[in-house]
Amino acid sequence: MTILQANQLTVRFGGLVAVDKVSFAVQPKEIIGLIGPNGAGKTTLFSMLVGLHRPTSGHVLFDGQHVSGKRPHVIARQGMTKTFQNTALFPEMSLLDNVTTAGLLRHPVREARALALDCLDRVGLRNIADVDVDSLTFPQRALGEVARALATQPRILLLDEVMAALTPLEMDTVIATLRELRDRDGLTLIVVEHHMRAIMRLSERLLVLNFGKLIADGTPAEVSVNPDVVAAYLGGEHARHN
Ligand SMILES: Nc1ncnc2c1ncn2[C@@H]1O[C@H](COP(=O)(O)OP(=O)(O)OP(=O)(O)O)[C@@H](O)[C@H]1O
Repeated sequence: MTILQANQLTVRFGGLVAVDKVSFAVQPKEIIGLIGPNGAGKTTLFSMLVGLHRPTSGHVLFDGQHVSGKRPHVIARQGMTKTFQNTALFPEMSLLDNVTTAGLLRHPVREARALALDCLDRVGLRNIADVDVDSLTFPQRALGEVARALATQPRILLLDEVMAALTPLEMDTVIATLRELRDRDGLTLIVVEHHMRAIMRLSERLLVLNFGKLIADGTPAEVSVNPDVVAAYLGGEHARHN
């Protein structure tokens, strides 16, 4: 059964169509990469899925229910959460306190704390639960961000560039953890990431946006030879060099 369905989603900011009639369906336990050049509409699409933006037109079905127009905490309680583009953990709080705050979405403090410890365990950070976020390494912050999102107990997790600051080796650790969350816990993942190596390793399917439009939907092997995708990325390179 389809867990998430986007139908003809469109977002306009004044005269700019940031997301343009985008439709796709997601099956449970898929790992999907959402890619596209800068400004293609990836973050706007994510924000719309989790209720931070209302679509100008089109709609989103989560578990067969309409969620477009619902508030983010309502959609999060239904089971879909997004991380934020720049690691946004509270720096002067411990990792455990950060993750506990997300657990408060569904639970009182004591249960939220126990849940937070479990989420930290699932990403391999339980042994540093009491460390302040200030003192964490970049990969620990990335996994802390994942743990905080897990504390809302999602069935679909949208990850917005959590690996941005990582080396290839560090990315491999995060990728292994994300795969485990899918394999062991049945989580469905949609991932925005600029590092092609990471996205190709992690994703089983890629959605490609360009100027707000969905220009490809297929396996990484299919998408990497799709002429529209190649042209979109070469166009981006061209723009950057000129
Ligand atoms: N709140 C807003 N108001 C007006 N325009 C916006 C707003 N948010 C995004 N945009 C514009 O919408 C387009 C899509 O932006 P978006 O951030 O979704 O792209 P992106 O693919 O996530 O880009 P990047 O890879 O650089 O993060 C861009 O042209 C951007 O300038």
